[in-house]
Amino acid sequence: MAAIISADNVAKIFRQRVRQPGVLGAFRDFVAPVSKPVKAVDGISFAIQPGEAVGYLGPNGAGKSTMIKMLTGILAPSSGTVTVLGRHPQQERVANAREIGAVFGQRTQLWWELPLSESFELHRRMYRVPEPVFQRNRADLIDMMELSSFIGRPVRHLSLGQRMRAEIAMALMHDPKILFLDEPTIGLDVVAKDVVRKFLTRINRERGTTIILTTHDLQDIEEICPRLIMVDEGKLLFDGSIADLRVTFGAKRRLTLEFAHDPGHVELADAEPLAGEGAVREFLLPDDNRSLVQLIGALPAGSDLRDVRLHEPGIEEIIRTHYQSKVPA
Ligand SMILES: Nc1ncnc2c1ncn2[C@@H]1O[C@H](COP(=O)(O)OP(=O)(O)OP(=O)(O)O)[C@@H](O)[C@H]1O
Repeated sequence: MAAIISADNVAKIFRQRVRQPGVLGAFRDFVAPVSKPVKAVDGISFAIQPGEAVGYLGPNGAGKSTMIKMLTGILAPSSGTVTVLGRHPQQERVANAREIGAVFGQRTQLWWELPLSESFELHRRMYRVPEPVFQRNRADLIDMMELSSFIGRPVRHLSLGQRMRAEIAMALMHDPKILFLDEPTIGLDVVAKDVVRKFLTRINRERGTTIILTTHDLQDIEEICPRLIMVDEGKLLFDGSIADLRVTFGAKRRLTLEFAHDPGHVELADAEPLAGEGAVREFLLPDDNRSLVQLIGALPAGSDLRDVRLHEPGIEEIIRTHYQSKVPA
C-alpha cells in the first residue's frame, strides 16, 4: 500500500537572532543583527500508511511542531521531501488543506466572537463541503462530542475542554483523510482528556481517518496510537510499536513471586533476580515475549507459590528511564 504521509530525509533550519550583551550590543543588534542557524528537524524519514494512528513525541524543542507545520503546508522543508496524499503540502497548500484536518491545541481555529454553530457554517463555506455531507457530519459530530448544550454559545464563553471538543469536531467537518493534532489534550482535565482520547480512537477505527498527533501526555499515545515516532534534537530516535519500544530501550518486565514460605534458592531461566530473600522474590525478565506459564512452569515441583504479579513498564516509565540515563550524573 502506498504511504499516505511520507518524510524523506527532511530538515528544517531556522535562523535565530543572537542578542549581543550591553548597550553597545543592543545598538549592534539594531544596526547589524547577528543570527545563527538552528536545525529544528535534522534528516528525518518515515512513512505512514492510510488508517494508522501515530504519536509523534519528544522533549521541548525536539522539532515536533515544526514537522507538523511542514506536513500541513505551513512551512516548507529546508531540504528533503514531505509528501501528503501524494502532494507537496506547501506547494499545493489549498488542495492539501481540503483533504486534511488540523488542530493546534494552543491556537484556536474557531471564530472567537461567533456562536459555535456559525464557526461550523463558515468552515462549510470555506471548504465547500456539500450540504448533505455537512449536515450528516454536523449531526454525528455534535452527538459524538456532546456539543449540543453549547452549540449556540460564543466560542469565547466555552471552557477549554468544550472548545477543544469543538475544534476537533470542526476539523472533521469536511471528511478529511488525515487529522493532524498538535497537543490536543494540553491543559485539559482528566475527564475532558478521556472524552478526546475516546473520540479520536473511534474516529480512527470507524472512519479510518489517519491520525498523527504530538503530545507530552504519554497516556494519549497509549490510548490512541499503536505506533510512535520519537524525536530528540531534531533527529529520529525511535519508530515502532510500544512493544518494540520496550525491547529497543531495554525496559524489562518485572515479575514478583510470592511463596507460602521462604523457598530457599530460586532460579528462573534467563531472569535476573532482584530481591533474593524471604517469601517474596522479584526478577527482571528477559527481553522476549516468553509467557508467564513458560516462566513459572520452570520452577521446581513442589514450590508453594501463592501469588504472581507481572509489572509491564508503561511508555512513560520507559521514556523517563531513557532520558534519565542520558543526563550526566
Ligand atoms: N519560527 C522559528 N524561528 C526560529 N526558531 C524556531 C522557529 N520555530 C521553532 N524554532 C526552534 O526550532 C526548535 C524546534 O522547535 P519546535 O517548536 O518544533 O519544537 P517542539 O518539539 O514542538 O517543542 P515543544 O514541545 O516545546 O512545543 C526549537 O529550538 C525552536 O526554538
